[in-house]
Amino acid sequence: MPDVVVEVDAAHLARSVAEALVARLAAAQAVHGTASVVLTGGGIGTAVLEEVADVAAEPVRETVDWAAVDVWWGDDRFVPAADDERNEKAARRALLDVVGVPAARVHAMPASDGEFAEPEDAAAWYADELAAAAGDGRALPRFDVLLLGMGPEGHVASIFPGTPAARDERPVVAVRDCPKPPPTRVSLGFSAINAAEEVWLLVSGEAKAPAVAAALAEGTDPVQLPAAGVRGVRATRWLLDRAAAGKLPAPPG
Ligand SMILES: O=C1O[C@H](COP(=O)(O)O)[C@@H](O)[C@H](O)[C@H]1O
Repeated sequence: MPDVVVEVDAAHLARSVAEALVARLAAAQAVHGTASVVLTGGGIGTAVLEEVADVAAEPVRETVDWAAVDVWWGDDRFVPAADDERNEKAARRALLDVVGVPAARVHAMPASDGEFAEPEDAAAWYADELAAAAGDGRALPRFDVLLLGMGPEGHVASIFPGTPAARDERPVVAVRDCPKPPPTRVSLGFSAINAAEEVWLLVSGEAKAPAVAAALAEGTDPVQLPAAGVRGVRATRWLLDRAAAGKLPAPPG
């Protein structure tokens, strides 16, 4: 069963997720020596990273050793590296450059002006990077926390309803003709997302309330509403503001 947490508004949501993420990464480092996080783009996803930078600057907090955090992405837009549409660019500005994650631990998805002209080649390369980090013949490294935003139609990462990516079993997929611009992207597939220890879905705003309710209802087809198809190995957490939670059934009693 997923956990559902509701905060009063988007600002409180971003702050509470940031505090929880810092605590979770610190706990992972206490156990493994390193931690790993998979980032999302989007409004609330980027707001969370800004808050993490703020939390990380507070001297009394549990400390994360940012030199020992591996950073991956759930999806990125296949546009030039300097384009403001890049999820990587937003994450670097909001957090990674602020706390100083070493370049070798920042595993960005390829941009369109890099080594690969086609998103299919970029996706295959990212799958190889994941497998190389995992070692021992495994396809995926440990993901302690995988963050996802969700679109109003229920897309997660760049898996959109009814598209080939929603039926693709590979860990990393190329996305073309995406209904939300920019049209060309690279995304983790369900098999990689659902290998994460914990998946946290961050959702704010009234426009997303119907998709939140549908994703949490039993029997929703993940091909038609991809958010319904994600779950972490140890935990799935829906972290919502009140507006996004507005169409959930009232708790019993
Ligand atoms: O296109 C994307 O959209 C989703 C959701 O973004 P939001 O601004 O509606 O929160 C995001 O999670 C994903 O990473 C991004 O590429």
